[in-house]
Amino acid sequence: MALMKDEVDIVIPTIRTLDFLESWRPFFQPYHLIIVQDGDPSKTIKVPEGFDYDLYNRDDINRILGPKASCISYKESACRCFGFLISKKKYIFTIDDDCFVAKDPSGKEINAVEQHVRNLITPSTPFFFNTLYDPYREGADFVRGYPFSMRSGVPTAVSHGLWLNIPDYDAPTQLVKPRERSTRYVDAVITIPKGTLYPMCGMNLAFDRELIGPAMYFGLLGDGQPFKRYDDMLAGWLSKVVCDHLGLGVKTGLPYLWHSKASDPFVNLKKEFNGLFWQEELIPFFQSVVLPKECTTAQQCYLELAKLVKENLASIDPYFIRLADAMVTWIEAWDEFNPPKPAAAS
Ligand SMILES: O=c1ccn([C@@H]2O[C@H](COP(=O)(O)OP(=O)(O)O[C@H]3O[C@@H](CO)[C@H](O)[C@H]3O)[C@@H](O)[C@H]2O)c(=O)[nH]1
Ligand SMILES: [Mn+2]
Repeated sequence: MALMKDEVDIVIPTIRTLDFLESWRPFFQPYHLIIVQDGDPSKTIKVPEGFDYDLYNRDDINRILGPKASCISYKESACRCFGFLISKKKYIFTIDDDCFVAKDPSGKEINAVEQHVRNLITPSTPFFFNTLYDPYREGADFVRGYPFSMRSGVPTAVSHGLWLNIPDYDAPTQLVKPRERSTRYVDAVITIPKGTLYPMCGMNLAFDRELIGPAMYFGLLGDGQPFKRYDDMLAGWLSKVVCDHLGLGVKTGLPYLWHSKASDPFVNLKKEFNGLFWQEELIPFFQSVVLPKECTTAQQCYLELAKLVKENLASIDPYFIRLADAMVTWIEAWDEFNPPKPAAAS
C-alpha cells in the first residue's frame, strides 16, 4: 500500500546513474519521481523501466526558469531544489542515488517513503521534550509530567532520516576514520527542540512543501562558488530558523536507508574547505537570528533571512552577497511556479 501516493514527489539529484532505483522498485513504483540531472546535459541518464518520472537536465532548468535559473546550483547536489520548486505535490521525499533499502533489526526491508510520510502527518513537540521520544508512534505516548496543554503538538514540516553503513561525515572525520561504519539501528523518532539548529543531511529527507517549501532552498553552491557541499547544511539552518519562528516541527531518526558510496574524502576536503571554517561563524549567527513577528509566511521569513545574510555575512566573504541575492531569486521563482491558492469562498 503506497501511503499518500498522489501527495508525494520523490526528488533525486544525479550526476551518476539511476541503477539504485531497482532496490527501491517495490516502494517507489507507485510514486512520481522528479529526477534532476546535474552536470553535462548532453549526457543521457537511463531511467530503469516502469517508473513514472520527469527528468530535467541543465538545459531544461534554464529553459523553464529563464534568468531565474541563476539561483540553481551547478555541479552540486543542491540542484535537487529545482525539483522541490516545480513539484505540485504536498510532500517531497529527496534521496541520493547511492542510497539503498536498509533492513531493520528483524531483517524487514524499510519503506523509507512510508515512514517519512508517517513522520510528516503526525505532530511534532518542539516546545517541551518528551523523554519517550515520538509520543504519536504506536506503543509510545506522553510521559507523566508532560503538559496537557501541549499534547496536541504542532504540524511537522521536516522529516530527517538517517543512514546505515557510510555515515554522512565531513572530510576531516572521513579522513581520520575511513573504515568507520554506521551500524547502530536506533528505533526512535525525535522532535528537534525549538531554538536548536541541526546538521540537515540531504540524502534521506522529506518535508511538507506547503508548510516549509520556500525555505528549503539548497543555496547557490558548487561550480564557480567558494562554498561547496554545504547545500543541505545551509538549507537546514535556514529552514529550522523559519520552522521555529512559525511554530513548525522538525523530526529526526527513522527511517534508515543504506548509504553505499563514500565520496572521495580528499575531493570532499577541497570542496568543504571554506565551509569547515565558515560554519563556525554561520551557525552562531543563524542561532542568534530573531525574525520579526510581521513575518507570517515561509516566503516572508526567507526574504528577511536573505536581508540578514546580506547585511551580516559579507564580512566573512563577499560571496554571501551573491548568496543573499540568489535566495531572493529563489523566492521569486518559487512564487512564480507556486502562486498562492485562492482563498476558499466563505
Ligand atoms: O556535483 C554533483 C555531486 C553529486 N550529485 C548528486 O548528489 C547526491 C549526493 O552525492 P554524493 O553521494 O557523492 O555525496 P555524499 O558525500 O555521499 O553525500 C552528502 O553530501 C551531500 C552533497 O552535498 C549529500 O546530499 C550528502 O548526503 C548524489 O545523488 C549525486 O549523484 C550531483 O547531483 N551533483
Ligand atoms: Mn552519497
